[in-house]
Amino acid sequence: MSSPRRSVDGRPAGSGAGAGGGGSHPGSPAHGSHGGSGGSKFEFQSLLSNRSPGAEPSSAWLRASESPLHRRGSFPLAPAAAPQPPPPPLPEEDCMKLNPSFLGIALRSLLAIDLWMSKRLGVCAGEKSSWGSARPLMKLLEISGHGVPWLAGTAYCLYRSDSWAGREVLVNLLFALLLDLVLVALLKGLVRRRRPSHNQMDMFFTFSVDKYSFPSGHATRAALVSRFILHHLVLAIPLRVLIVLWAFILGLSRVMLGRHNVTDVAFGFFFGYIQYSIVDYFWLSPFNIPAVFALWSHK
Ligand SMILES: CC(C)=CCC/C(C)=C/COP(=O)(O)O
Repeated sequence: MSSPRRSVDGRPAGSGAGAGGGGSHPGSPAHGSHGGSGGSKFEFQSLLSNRSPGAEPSSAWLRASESPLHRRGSFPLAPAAAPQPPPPPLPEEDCMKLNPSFLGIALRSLLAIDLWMSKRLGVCAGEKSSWGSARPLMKLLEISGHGVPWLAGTAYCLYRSDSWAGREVLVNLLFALLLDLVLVALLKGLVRRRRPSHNQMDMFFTFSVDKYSFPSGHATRAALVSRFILHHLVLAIPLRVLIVLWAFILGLSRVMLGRHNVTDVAFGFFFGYIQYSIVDYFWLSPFNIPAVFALWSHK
């Protein structure tokens, strides 16, 4: 997905002297290329330039470290070599970089579980998948949470609305849907997480950022719209339950279709939920944006 990180000396970060690579430890020449320890870096380069052609850098270092120059006092026939002072201890934050942190391990494990679960749950990813016959139903669900029907439906209802209260709610729903489109596109463009490899990109009406999967736009919309409806429409309990179920099944269907990993959908739900709070905070009304509502005053 991303190009390998490189250490200061231009080699991949995981190899040899790079961060987290085997054998590197504070105070070693390899470690010296981090953290501005100029003396250590010089030592590393001189070791490389002294080694015989074809020799491994690590073996060069081992031999050099066992050389008389490094075993001070053990080789009396080398008086010209002045004793080297030990390299100064590295700052603690540099040492931390080389040790895989608990957070790093936890994140990598979460991602591994995420990929494994998403692959296993992607049972409708293709016609020949184990639940391939349910794919048309999943695609119907996909359309129920797509941006186009929601935007078009809201705009149409707004156009037909004949009450001020209704218009106020619909203007805000339209604002919420547009805000969601923009924020999701920004996040997708920023994170650039590829969709799962088993996904077939046969989705109806997409933007270019929709080749990325984090976060799921359907999940953000499902959470946003259902929270919006539950707050602003007076509905019987069974209908309220149905709306929550729709949002949940829509999210699940994204993973089953192979469109998303589980974390894309989980974060999508969270992000959609937060988006509603933003919309509620900036609630548009004839009092704070009279210009928008004046559009209907001629009716
Ligand atoms: C064209 C419009 C108005 C919206 C695009 C809707 C869309 C295709 C979102 C992608 O959703 P996922 O991120 O869940 O796949």
